[in-house]
Amino acid sequence: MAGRLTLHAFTALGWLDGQFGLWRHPELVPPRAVPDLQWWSDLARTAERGCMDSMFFADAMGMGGFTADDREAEVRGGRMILWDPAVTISGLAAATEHLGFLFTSSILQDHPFTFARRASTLDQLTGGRVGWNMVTSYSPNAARNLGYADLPSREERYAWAEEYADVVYRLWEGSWEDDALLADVASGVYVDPAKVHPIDFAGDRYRVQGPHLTHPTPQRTPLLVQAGGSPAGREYAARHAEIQFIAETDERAMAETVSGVRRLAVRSGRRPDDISFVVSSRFVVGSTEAEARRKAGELFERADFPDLVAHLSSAIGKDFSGLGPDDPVDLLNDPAGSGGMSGSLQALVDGLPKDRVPTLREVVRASRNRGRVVGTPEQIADVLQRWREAGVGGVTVSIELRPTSLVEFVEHVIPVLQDRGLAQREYAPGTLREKLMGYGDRLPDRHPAARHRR
Ligand SMILES: Cc1cc2nc3c(=O)[nH]c(=O)nc-3n(C[C@H](O)[C@H](O)[C@H](O)COP(=O)(O)O)c2cc1C
Repeated sequence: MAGRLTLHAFTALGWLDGQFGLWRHPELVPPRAVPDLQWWSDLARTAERGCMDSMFFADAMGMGGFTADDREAEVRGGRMILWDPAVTISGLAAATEHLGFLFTSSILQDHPFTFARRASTLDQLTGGRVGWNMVTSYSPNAARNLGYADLPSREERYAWAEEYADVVYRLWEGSWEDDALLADVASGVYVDPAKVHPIDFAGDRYRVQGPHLTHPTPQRTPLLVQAGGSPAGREYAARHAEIQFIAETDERAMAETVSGVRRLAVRSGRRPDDISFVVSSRFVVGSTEAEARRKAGELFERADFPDLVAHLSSAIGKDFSGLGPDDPVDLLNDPAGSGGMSGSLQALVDGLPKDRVPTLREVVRASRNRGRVVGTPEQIADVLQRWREAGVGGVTVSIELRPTSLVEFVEHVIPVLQDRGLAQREYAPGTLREKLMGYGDRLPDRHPAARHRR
């Protein structure tokens, strides 16, 4: 359906569940952070009931806190809890038929050989319904959990990510020919040895002989998802990503990012439409605008303010400890420290008043409101229509109150989007790649992974 938006239920197995004290909210249904397969299957079926495209699992391999305050708050509020999405997805796929599953896996966490095998297994078990969110990690604790002295610089991480992608592409795309698996009872040949190849990779960081241990899966390479916000991240996305998550929620900024990354993609031999841009967003729905605003206000009031401050400090790499809610914070003239997610800071500054110095409370509130659309289903549809016109291909639906936020979106907003042709009413056949990108089950020949094909 031309013109529709793709919809992605965004969550994590613990991390986003009731964070910042919202776990105390009466609408947050237990079993809070526990990956109870039945309960999560119901959540996945809710997304599928709304014909949503995927469930997207954020993940990290360590605590996010850059400051002692934040690390303490992460534990106290349970924000550090994270279970493994890849393992859980294999169960959720059995409970659903069409829904895609995007899972995050950092280049730091697995050897590319091990990761390629896990992703192939998931692609096979789900019938081609998985996508890989290719992240480079922002958490020094993750690096230290995995045996590194510290988190390498952003540039070094993206160089590492290039090599990592090169290895997994060779395994997925180049190791097995399509007709290698014979299972020929008469000749006794299960796999044709002439059609299975070692990759003999020797790079700066990895040496991998191959061959890949699994035969070609429906998509071979899982759908490639990326969310880099820095210049290096955008370049990486332009070369590799099929879905690019963006944090911009202002239409002009969105349109600039979309056209900028598309230009870079064309420079690396891809087509502008080879990347679909998905806005990181959350929704608070009310039957009237006043009701929606009241619910959004309540979400802020119920949150734990010191916890929000500690997290924001970490996310944008700037220490707010010692400041009170009414103290001024001049992010415009005195921007970031070093750590954190660079893209988030820019998007936050875009949402702040320019004519005066805001207070810490205003900055924190702006950070909570970023990407959050508040209103009636029709008002939300109006906003999404404008985003669509700005060149955006889809949105995430972050589940702030689990499962209420998702249920409300599915029951009240999606029908309005469907009436306007902005959401699908039924699933198209095929793999996740075919459903979302429309160019087949496999990566197109112009993608860098394809040069490893035989
Ligand atoms: C919607 C969205 C989801 C993200 N999910 C994750 C995640 O699960 N794990 C992670 O380490 N980083 C995640 N990130 C961070 C990005 O991968 C990236 O590091 C960040 O946007 C900053 O870009 P940069 O790495 O180019 O500086 C996410 C970003 C966005 C916008």
